[in-house]
Amino acid sequence: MAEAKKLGGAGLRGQVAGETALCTVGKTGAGLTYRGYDINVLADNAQFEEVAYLLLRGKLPNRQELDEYKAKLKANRELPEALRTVLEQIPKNAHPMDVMRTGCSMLGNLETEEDFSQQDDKIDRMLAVFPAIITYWYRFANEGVRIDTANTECDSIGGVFLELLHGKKPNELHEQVMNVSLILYAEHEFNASTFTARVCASTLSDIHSCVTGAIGSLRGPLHGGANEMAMELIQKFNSPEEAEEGLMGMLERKEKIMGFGHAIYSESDPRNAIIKKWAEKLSQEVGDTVLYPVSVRCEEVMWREKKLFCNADFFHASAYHFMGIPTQLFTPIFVMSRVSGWTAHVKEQRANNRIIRPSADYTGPDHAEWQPIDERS
Ligand SMILES: CC(=O)SCCNC(=O)CCNC(=O)[C@H](O)C(C)(C)COP(=O)(O)OP(=O)(O)OC[C@H]1O[C@@H](n2cnc3c(N)ncnc32)[C@H](O)[C@@H]1OP(=O)(O)O
Ligand SMILES: O=C([O-])CC(=O)C(=O)O
Repeated sequence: MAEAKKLGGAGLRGQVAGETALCTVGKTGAGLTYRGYDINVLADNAQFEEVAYLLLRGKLPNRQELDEYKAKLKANRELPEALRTVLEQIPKNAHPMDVMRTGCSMLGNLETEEDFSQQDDKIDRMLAVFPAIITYWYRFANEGVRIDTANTECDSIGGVFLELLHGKKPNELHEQVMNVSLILYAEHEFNASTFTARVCASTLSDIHSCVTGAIGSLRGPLHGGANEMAMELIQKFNSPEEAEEGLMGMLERKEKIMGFGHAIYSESDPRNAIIKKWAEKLSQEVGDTVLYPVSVRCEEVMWREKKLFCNADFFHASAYHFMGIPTQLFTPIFVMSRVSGWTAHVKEQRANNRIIRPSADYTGPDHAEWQPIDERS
């Protein structure tokens, strides 16, 4: 069994910043659980909506509860007209994560959380409408079409996303991979974006502010943005041999390789084996002979040279690509999923709140002498 990583140093690493009953990460160096359920069990058996319910309501739904929950999400998928108008103003070359941030923030203006008794309804609305926000903007900006986000053949959040994006119902394999992907990304303890949401919640702010802030934190390449960067990397190589040579050069130049390493896990990210298996299936489906073998070689080289392993993001890149998803939409999919974890943490923070306000070690001058403006150099 892998040992838990020894944590310390900058970035608050290893410091306990609060309590949670939602998730354990890397307890044995590699494991991941949501409310006690192993990620492998959830990825093999659950629907994403079931996992969201588990995180947000504290227990797995029975059949009737799940049916009702999915019906509620379906009924919440229509975009308000004012939000559609805003999305239509956002330029085609905007980053889709900025679209998500604006979309979430605008929703907060139109459907403001007036008090915390409304939190579950506001959260379910965001879960339901995020795939609609990103695909509405994307299709309008790129194709000039105004899509109907309320009526789809699919009833799963992952399937709806693909259906709205491509204008047709996805095949079973694609809907299943999206389902697994959303489960894998749903929750991860006190990662940077979730911590952002909790800090915001601790001021007793509204739910849309918490999620808007979290989207901003997730956007960065050291966090959710890594899946896009991983795609850019693997697309540069035409063969595993080229990938090996390219990576060796990058390592020599001490460049960061996105999609590798983790702040908490020491030997592996348990989400990687799961998404890697699905990426391989998809590569067979599309007859790929380059991207998947290139990705596998990158994994081998990074482990051999640096003992760095793929995190959740690396094989997500090829998996999403094989399903025809444009690279810039990769991180918004992460948002569509992680909104469940973020908001479960907001609820947890609100239920037992004290404002999060750490201290800093001061490194500036002891005393500074005031100089009138005209005497300054
Ligand atoms: C879903 C997610 O958000 S998962 C994370 C996604 N992010 C990425 O994939 C970005 C690439 N990875 C990284 O930048 C880092 O591994 C992080 C941000 C994930 C974790 O950062 P840290 O906790 O600081 O990493 P850690 O302490 O394990 O780093 C140890 C050493 O390995 C190096 N290292 C870590 N990851 C990488 C990498 N991907 N490529 C090259 N070197 C790396 C670090 O630079 C550090 O070297 P140093 O001691 O000489 O400075
Ligand atoms: O936990 C982290 O630091 C980053 C991560 O993997 C996630 O948020 O899924």
